[in-house]
Amino acid sequence: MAGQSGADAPAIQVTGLVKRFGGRAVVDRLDIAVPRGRICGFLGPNGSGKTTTLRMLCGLLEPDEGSGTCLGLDIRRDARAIRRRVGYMTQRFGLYEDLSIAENLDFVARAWGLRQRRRAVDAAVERLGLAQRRDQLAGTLSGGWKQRLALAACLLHEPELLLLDEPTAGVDPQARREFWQQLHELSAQGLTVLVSTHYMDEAERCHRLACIALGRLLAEGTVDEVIAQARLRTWVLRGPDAARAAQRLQQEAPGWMAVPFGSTFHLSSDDGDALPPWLRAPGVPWTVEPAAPGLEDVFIALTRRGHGA
Ligand SMILES: Nc1ncnc2c1ncn2[C@@H]1O[C@H](COP(=O)(O)OP(=O)(O)OP(=O)(O)O)[C@@H](O)[C@H]1O
Repeated sequence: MAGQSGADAPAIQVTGLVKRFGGRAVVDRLDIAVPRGRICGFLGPNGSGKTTTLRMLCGLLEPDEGSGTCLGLDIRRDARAIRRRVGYMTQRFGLYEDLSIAENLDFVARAWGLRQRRRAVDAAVERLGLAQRRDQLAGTLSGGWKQRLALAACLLHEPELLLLDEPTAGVDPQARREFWQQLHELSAQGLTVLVSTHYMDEAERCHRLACIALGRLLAEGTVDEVIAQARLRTWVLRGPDAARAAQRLQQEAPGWMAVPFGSTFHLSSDDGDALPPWLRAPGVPWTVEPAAPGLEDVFIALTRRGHGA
């Protein structure tokens, strides 16, 4: 692409990506661009095509249609070269529970055919703060340390791009926070990260987001841009009878979403509908006040729109 070669070129730039399974397009004309050195969050409900997309981007799955580049290499022609420059962390990463951290890393280094294995393992152990546990069996590590080991394994061959598929699923909040700190340090060192997640707090830590449903791109940009693009108007419903009011609203006006947040509900409508008058009638045992929509409100609304609800 003119003016976008070398270091200026996006780490990922693909257009019109399609993958069909059994005649059904699970990735459907998807465009994705991720600038170098940034962390891009990949959001979408279960089964929306995130894993399939990640696998096409790192050369493990051939797209049925579409074209583009990953690290400046053609995703169709150069799949093999791409695989060597990308670190891919699958949802169920394979660790050998009866091997120590260092032994697991050594095993991966062998699989990559790295020449200076010992040095690569030491560097990965150091980089991820695993030194004190290097001889601990992987099977005895907590979920957070296992994720860290998996990340270290992804980094052994010094990739320029990390594709992470729900790396923190089932990990406690403290370990997730540390994991994200680590990702930001890696991005500050120049690594590009595309990471799928279902956690909104993690999405908010990303430089950019791409939201998909049914394999199609629904929104992309910074968190603020994605929220603004959705043009969602949100109200907070609270009070002792809030649950009853939320239920009635959804029965009478299905265009409205009423999403529980603790003891309150966030109400929003896709169509910019006015609130039904009964919700704000004098004397009702609840209150309704305007609020700024959060990423979670927007994500739920986008997903509904994506599914044609
Ligand atoms: N090899 C395959 N053969 C047939 N169908 C598949 C295959 N791989 C994925 N699918 C289907 O494609 C759709 C998208 O799956 P994918 O795993 O890409 O979604 P996802 O967004 O990563 O979901 P999750 O958040 O649950 O991990 C799903 O309906 C899935 O069942």
